[in-house]
Amino acid sequence: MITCSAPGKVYLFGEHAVVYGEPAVCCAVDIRTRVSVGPADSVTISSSLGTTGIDFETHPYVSAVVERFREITSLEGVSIRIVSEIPVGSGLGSSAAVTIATIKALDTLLGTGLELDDIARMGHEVEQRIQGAASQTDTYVCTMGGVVMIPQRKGLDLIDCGLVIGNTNIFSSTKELVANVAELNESFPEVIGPVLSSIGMMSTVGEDLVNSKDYVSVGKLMNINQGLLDAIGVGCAELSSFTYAARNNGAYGAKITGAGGGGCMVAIAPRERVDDVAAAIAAAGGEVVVTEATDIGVREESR
Ligand SMILES: Nc1ncnc2c1ncn2[C@@H]1O[C@H](COP(=O)(O)OP(=O)(O)O)[C@@H](O)[C@H]1O
Ligand SMILES: C[C@@](O)(CCOP(=O)(O)O)CC(=O)O
Ligand SMILES: [Mg+2]
Repeated sequence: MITCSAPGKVYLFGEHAVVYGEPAVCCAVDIRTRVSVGPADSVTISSSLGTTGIDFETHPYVSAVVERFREITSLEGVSIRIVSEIPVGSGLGSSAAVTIATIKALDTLLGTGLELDDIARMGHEVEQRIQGAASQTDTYVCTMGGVVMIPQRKGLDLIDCGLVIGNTNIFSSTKELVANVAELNESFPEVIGPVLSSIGMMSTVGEDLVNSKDYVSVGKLMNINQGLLDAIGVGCAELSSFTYAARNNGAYGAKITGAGGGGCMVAIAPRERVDDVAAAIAAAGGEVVVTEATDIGVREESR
């Protein structure tokens, strides 16, 4: 049995706009998905979602990874077991983490010798196939770890303050939210185009602020980014309520992370205010995860 793991992520800036080629800044976080693989006669995929064979309804990402390996190896059967700390369909990159950890686990089992860049590329192809339109952000960050600016693939300084996540526990499908933004953009290109460019500008302006650890200014930009995410229709009442609760209780800034429409928001906060921010989000009805940035990307855990 070989076990590999990959981290989840939060966006400091730029989700959705990054699908249109705008820059984004994304940060790997210390909650992980673990995938164990071993030889078997047929394909079995087991997770909290159920136990299946190749099945594009229940396990689309993992099924697509297996099909991809069948193109480059003589893979017939394999047993795949997924255990994840990352809530599914929540904006924390569960799809990227399960995809990348599965690729690394199969690469290790089958001895295909993929480099990290190959793993990230294959992961992106899988996300594009399943999600429709997908940026390289989640799969790249979760492969490499750390804080990364996309599309430059430039590593920024690790975030050195508290990260508090508030989960609405409202399931949201990234594929659907990305399609909704595309529809809005088709209806009102003159209005939505500039909003997407402004979201991209957050990363351009924010890059130096992240590297100089000016989290007061990073937080202000995150708040502006949140307003623009609301403008493109990916907010919801719960996400707004949690972001205001965080900001009113000591956070530098707070916004949706990932696709939105439900899922999670993220606040950055001084470490001494993390408990206050967490309590405020919980009082507003959120499920809280306190975490940290991590520079540990995909890795083998045991064999
Ligand atoms: N632990 C897991 N086990 C199996 N499949 C998973 C797991 N986590 C995520 N997935 C897959 O990823 C999908 C959610 O991806 P997506 O809509 O992009 O949301 P997220 O924001 O969490 O990445 C799930 O429907 C499932 O297909
Ligand atoms: C909305 C988007 O920018 C991020 C989606 O992240 P998540 O799947 O919600 O964790 C889509 C993408 O970049 O592919
Ligand atoms: Mg996803």
